[in-house]
Formats: sequence, structure tokens, C-alpha cells
Amino acid sequence: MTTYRLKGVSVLGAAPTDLFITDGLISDKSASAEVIDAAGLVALPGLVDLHTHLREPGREDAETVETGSRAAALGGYTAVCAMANTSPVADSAGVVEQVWRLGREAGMVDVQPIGAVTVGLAGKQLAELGAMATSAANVRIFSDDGFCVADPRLMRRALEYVKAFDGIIAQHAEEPRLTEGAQMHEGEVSTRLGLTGWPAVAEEAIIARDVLLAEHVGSRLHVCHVSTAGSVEVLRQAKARGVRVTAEVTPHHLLLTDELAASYDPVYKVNPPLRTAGDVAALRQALVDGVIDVVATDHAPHAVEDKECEWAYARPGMLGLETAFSIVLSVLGEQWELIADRMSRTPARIAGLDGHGTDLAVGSPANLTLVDPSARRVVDPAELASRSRNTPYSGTTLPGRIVATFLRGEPTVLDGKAVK
Ligand SMILES: NC(=O)N[C@@H](CC(=O)O)C(=O)O
Ligand SMILES: [Zn+2]
Ligand SMILES: [Zn+2]
Repeated sequence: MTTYRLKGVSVLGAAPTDLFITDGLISDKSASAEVIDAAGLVALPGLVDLHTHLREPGREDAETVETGSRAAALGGYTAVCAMANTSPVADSAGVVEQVWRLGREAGMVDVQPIGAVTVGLAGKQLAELGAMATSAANVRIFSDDGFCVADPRLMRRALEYVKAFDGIIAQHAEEPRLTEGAQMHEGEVSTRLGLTGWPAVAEEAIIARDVLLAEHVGSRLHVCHVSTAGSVEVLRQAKARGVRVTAEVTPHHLLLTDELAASYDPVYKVNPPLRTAGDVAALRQALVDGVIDVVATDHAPHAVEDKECEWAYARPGMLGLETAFSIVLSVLGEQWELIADRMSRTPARIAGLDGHGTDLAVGSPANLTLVDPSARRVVDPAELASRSRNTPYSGTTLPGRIVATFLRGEPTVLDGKAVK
């Protein structure tokens, strides 16, 4: 194993120092080391994504575990949680083990499969949660993401079931009866454009119900892609009561608004939809306050034919892994402690990923990323490692650049380029 010396690196914004990586661990010195000039670079614990769609098995034309892993490493990630809405659905030990194995083979980030809550994401019958938990994939997070576990009885049983092994149910909060035919956020812009709206209350009603269920059962609930100011208030109250609930916000919901739908460019079509400037402000404040615990990408690659079509027919979702850090940097500024907490430490703790999200201290596993906060780049979809192109930031100049990423002491990215 090569030993590395990160020369003149700033750990979370502190004064420049030298950091050594030896035998997969952070160390304080080494006899001979390959020197990486890290002057002006900031070291962060490797980023951890609680919400990634890798599309394998089933839609390898949109993304594979390998291409998604490369996109993640280039985005500064060392671990990603892979959502279960693949084809076949990751609702059995066999499928979650397949995804886990593909992640190991790709070897660029730790790929932690999420298991489905219900068989085939159909919302009718609980999947084999226990078998997935005891499989080689060691699943702890379960989600029907893409769909809401709308049936309250099933949701209660799922929460009860995972309590035994401290598992967690990650809910895509969308009351389906309130979003039938929905195309975008319900509000002034949808009225103007004549598009069917997805009202904020469809999200808030499910979160309110689920925090009550989680409180009743005493289980852990995680709320995916929170998008409204009202949801933040429901979460704030639940947390004040001691409910075991955590929540995530996506980079795009921290930055973009429903006004973009006026372009009718389906690259802006996403679930939950882009909301108002008021929602964006509330989400930013909640992330700073800790009412929202983490940033998760909801990286949702889609093939060209599923995305570059009429708005109504386009699939919802946008890429996230290769731009998330830059968006968060532009939103939060150089608050390194806060960024490390919301993008690494807390997501690692929620997912129970040992060895990730740890402080960059001597003896810790060398899962880290080096960022250049002063760099600027123009996003070019053709240059992305993702197999898909549906980034909403095409042509936009973003701050910050991922220079290097290390997974257990081995570089996955050097000089801003993937090592494999
Ligand atoms: N976010 C999206 O708009 N789409 C996701 C599903 C989801 O996260 O709900 C997808 O799988 O494409
Ligand atoms: Zn979702
Ligand atoms: Zn998703």
C-alpha cells in the first residue's frame, strides 16, 4: 500500500498541516511517502449519501453501480446508500446482496443497499426485512422511495419490525390521493402554467402521520427529500417532543424554485417538486438549525428518452452526486464543520456506516476528500461520469472542486480525475 503525505492541507479550515495516510489509516508521520501538494485544499471526512439511485439491476442504460460509484467518488463521496427502486426491486436478500457485491467489485465507494419496505414497492405486503437485515448486505435502512408507504397499518408494522435490530424506515412522504396527475408544485406558478399541482400538504400530512406512528412505536423514522416550510415545522415539533426522526434535504431543494418549470424543460421535473423561494429559505435555515439533519443527493439518473421529451411524459428526478458539494458550498459558504456534519458525520451515523464520517484524527480510517474551495467550474453534462446527463446545472458556474478522494487509504480520485 502506498503511503501518502497531504502536504499543507487544511483540516476543516484549520491552519495548514501535513496529514499522512498509511495502511489505510490516518497517521502522523511516515518514513517515505508520496507527496500530494495540498496547499490551499481543505480535507473533509469522505461524504456519505443516504439517498442515491444507481439503477442496477434493470436500467443499466441510465446508470450502473460502477458508473454511479465513479460519479460518487468524483463528488467527494466514500459511501452511498443505494435506493431499492431497481428492476427487479431490491426487496429480497438476493437483490440487496447483488448490489452490495457489485459495489465491492467497483471498489470506488462503499455501496450500502437500502431494502424495499413492501414487495415490489407495491405497498401491499411487507418485504422480507429480516432476511435483508441478516444478509451479507446487512441492510438497516428500508424505503419504498419513488412511492410512499401510504397505508398507515403497513407503515406501523414496518416501524415495529425494524425496531428489533434498530433499523430505520426512510419515507418518501407523498399522500398519493393528493398528488394524482401532479406535474409540479401547486401554487401561483402552476396556476399560471396550467399544470396540475403537487400541494405541500401532500408531503406534510404524511410526515405528521409518520412522526406520530414512530412516536407510538418508539422506532426510527427518516424523512426523504423534505421540500416545504410546513414539513420543517412538523419536524421541529416532533424533534422537540423527542420523536426518533431524522430528515434530509437535497441540494436542488436548497437552491432551485418552481419558477424554473416555466421553461417547460423537464430537467427541472423532480419529486418532490421544486418549491417556492420561501420554502428554500426555510429549508436552508432548518439545515443550519439541525431540524434537517443531512444533505442527501437523491441522485436520479434517467436515460435521454425518459427525460428529453414533453414535460408531462418525462420521468421525475435529477443528477446530484457530482454537483452536491458545490451546491452546498454555495448555499452554506465555507462553514466546514457544518458541511462535514451534514454531508458526512450525521449521514454515516444515521446509516450506521462504521469507519465513515469519523474525525480526521490519527488512527481513523482514511476515508476523506480534498476540496479546493477557491476553484470554479462550468458544469458540462458531457464531462460527467454518470451515464446520464440530466443535471439542472448545465452551463452553470459552480464554486469548489473535488481534487482527491481516498477510500480506506487508497485514492479513488486524484487531480480531479477518477483513478479507475
Ligand atoms: N426523485 C425523483 O424525482 N425520482 C426518483 C424517485 C424518488 O426519489 O422519489 C427516481 O427514482 O427517479
Ligand atoms: Zn422519493
Ligand atoms: Zn429518490
